Amino acid sequence: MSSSSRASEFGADALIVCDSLVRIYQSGPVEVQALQGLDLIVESGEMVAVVGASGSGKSTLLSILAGIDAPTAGRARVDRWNLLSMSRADRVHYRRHTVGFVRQQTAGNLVSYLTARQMVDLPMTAARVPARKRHARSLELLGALGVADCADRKPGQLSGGQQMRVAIAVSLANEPKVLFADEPTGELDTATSAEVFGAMRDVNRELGVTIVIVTHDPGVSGQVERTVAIRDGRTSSEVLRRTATADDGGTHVIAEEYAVMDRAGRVQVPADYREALNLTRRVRLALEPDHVTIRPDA
Ligand SMILES: Nc1ncnc2c1ncn2[C@@H]1O[C@H](COP(=O)(O)OP(=O)(O)OP(=O)(O)O)[C@@H](O)[C@H]1O
Repeated sequence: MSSSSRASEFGADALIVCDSLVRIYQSGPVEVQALQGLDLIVESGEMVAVVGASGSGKSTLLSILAGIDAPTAGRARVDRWNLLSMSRADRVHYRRHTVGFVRQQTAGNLVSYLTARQMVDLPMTAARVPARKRHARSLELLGALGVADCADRKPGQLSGGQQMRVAIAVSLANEPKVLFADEPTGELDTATSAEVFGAMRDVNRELGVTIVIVTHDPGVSGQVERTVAIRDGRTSSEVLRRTATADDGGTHVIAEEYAVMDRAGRVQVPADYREALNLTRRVRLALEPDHVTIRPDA
C-alpha cells in the first residue's frame, strides 16, 4: 500500500480501528447479527468507556478486539495486527504481548493457590522474561494499582476490589499496549467500583496503557474523557468530557453528547426528536453555511 493511500485510510494513525465491523452468530437455523457494521476509533493513550443496553454487542466487540473471537466481515486493526487475517500463532502472540484482558468474574481471572506476586509473574515466565525483571515488574504493577500490600496474599485473602486490581496487574504483566476490561466492576459496590476505575485511570496516565472498558456502571462517566454508546451493533453516540477553567480560576467539567456519523454519512436521529417533529420516512435536508437542517416532509 502506498504511503498516501495509507494516510487517507480511515483511522490510519489510531491504535484501534473498527470499520464496518460485522459479527454474525449462527445458533441453529437462526442468525444473530451481534455487530452490524460498527465503526470505532481509539487513539493511543485514551481511556474510553463503551456503554449500551444488554445485547447491544459490547461483549462481542471486546472479545473480537481481545483476539478471543473473530469477526465475520469488515475491518478491525489493533496496533499492527489485522484481526481478520491472523494465524493461530499470530493470535497467541497478540494475546500475550499486545493486549491485556480482564472480565467481570474476578475469580476467573485469578489462580486460587498463587499469591498476587506469583500471578503477575506467570505471564512473564511464559514470555521468558528474566527473573530479575519479572520481580521488579510485579512490584511496580501491584504498586501502580495500589495493592502492593497484597503481594503475598492469595485470592481468597483479598476483597473483590483488590482481586480486580490484582487481575488488572496480571493482565498488564507483559506490557500490552491496550487493556480491555469487560464489566470490571459488575460485582462491586459503588465505592469499590470507584476505586477500581481510579486505579485504571492511574495505570492509563502513569504507564500510558490505552484502556477500553465495557460497562453498565454509571460511575465510569466521571473517570473517562470519552464514552461511546452502542445500539443494535453500531456506535450511536459519544459523550466527550473536558475540564474547563472559569474566570475565577475554578474548574468544572463540561460533557457534550455527539451523534456518530458512519463512513457512508448515516446519522441516527434519536426517537424523541423524530416523534417531536413527526419525522418519518422522508425528510428535507438542507446545507446551511455552518450546519445542516433536517425538516419534516411538509
Ligand atoms: N456465542 C453466541 N451465539 C449466539 N448468539 C450470541 C453469542 N454471543 C452473543 N450473542 C448474541 O449477540 C448479541 C450481542 O451480544 P453481546 O453479549 O455482545 O451483548 P452485550 O451488549 O455485551 O450484552 P450484555 O450487556 O448483556 O453483556 C445478543 O443478541 C446475543 O444474544
